Amino acid sequence: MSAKGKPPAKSAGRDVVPKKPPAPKLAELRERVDGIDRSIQELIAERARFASQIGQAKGPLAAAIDYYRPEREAQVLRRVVDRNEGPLEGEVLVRVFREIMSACLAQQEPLKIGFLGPAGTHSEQAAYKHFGHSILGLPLGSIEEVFGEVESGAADFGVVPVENSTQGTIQSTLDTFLGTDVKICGEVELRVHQHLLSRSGRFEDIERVYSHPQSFAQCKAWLRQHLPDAEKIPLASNAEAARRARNADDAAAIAGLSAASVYGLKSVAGPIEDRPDNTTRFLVLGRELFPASGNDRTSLLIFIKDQPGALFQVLAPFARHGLSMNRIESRPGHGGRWQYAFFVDVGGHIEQEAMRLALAEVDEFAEQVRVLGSYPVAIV
Ligand SMILES: O=C(O)C(=O)C[C@]1(C(=O)O)C=C[C@@H](O)C=C1
Repeated sequence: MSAKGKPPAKSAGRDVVPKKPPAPKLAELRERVDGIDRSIQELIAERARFASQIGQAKGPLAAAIDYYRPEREAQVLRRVVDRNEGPLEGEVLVRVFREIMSACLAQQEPLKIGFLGPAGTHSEQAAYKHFGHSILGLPLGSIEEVFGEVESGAADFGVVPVENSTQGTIQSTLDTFLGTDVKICGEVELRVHQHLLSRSGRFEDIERVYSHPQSFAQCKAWLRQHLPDAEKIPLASNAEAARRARNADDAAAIAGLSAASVYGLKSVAGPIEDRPDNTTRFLVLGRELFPASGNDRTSLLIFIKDQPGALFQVLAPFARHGLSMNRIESRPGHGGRWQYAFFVDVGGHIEQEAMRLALAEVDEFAEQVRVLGSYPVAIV
């Protein structure tokens, strides 16, 4: 660079060093934080008192489930995301507000939430993500049992996995809808990280690996590369796999880190899922539908007539009414050979005029249409 392009030389001296404000002392900063904490605590208490009053305003209701309003919770959380200007991530703030609402609701009575147990499964994590920790968690033995406990009223709501971004649909969840009246009243998306867990934490000891078939599938390439000769033993859940792995030094489990802490295992390797964006979508099961939240999805079960163009005719109304279809999945129906049931997800709520008109047209061409649910789109 020529001398001309250089910034003018400054004489070294005390006056050219920028003046910094004196660093506030640790104690002063902590005093500020203490003051903020006091204010936050007062506000949380005030919020809880108002939430109680809202509960009373709903009239004399029988149980916690009668106070629960998923559409209102979705609106509150969306506003938290919209207002956020950092430095914390929207997802973090949603977690905090979710817990506050969970505690406010539990002032009446905690909700009873069934999920695929035992403790430490991703389903349990999804249940806490959606309902917060002020719930009574009911770990159950199978997806069918979660449906059953919701249907019988033993659980207020249930949480079941329905699809994974790497592995696709969990068929048993869809099939269970065919024989039940249970409704969908929410969805949860969970980033799923898989770890190889064992009692000793020594990779060289591992001869057997336990896991749920879905988790094996999510880690297929990793297993092929690192443990091609180990025996792979499928089980009903990852947490069950972790429970078994704690009894032998030559066994490992593929599960989430929460299972490691529940069952006292060490992480040998992880995350080991083949795709870094590995996400599972869960459905929240209940017994009734709730009003629109403003950003909703409707899940339908459509049985079509066995005639040319039938599928086209039942799907065209959604496009005609400007509704976008996010997903379609066909499963053999229970009505006989070659009868198919279509699981269709459409953007919008059944309270919306466009959805009402579209569904009336679908009804004309379909053998049967069931609204499985109309519920808020997952927040974060
Ligand atoms: O707004 C309500 O209906 C409430 O009961 C309050 C509140 C909340 O804490 O904001 C609590 C529980 C409901 O599920 C929804 C919201």
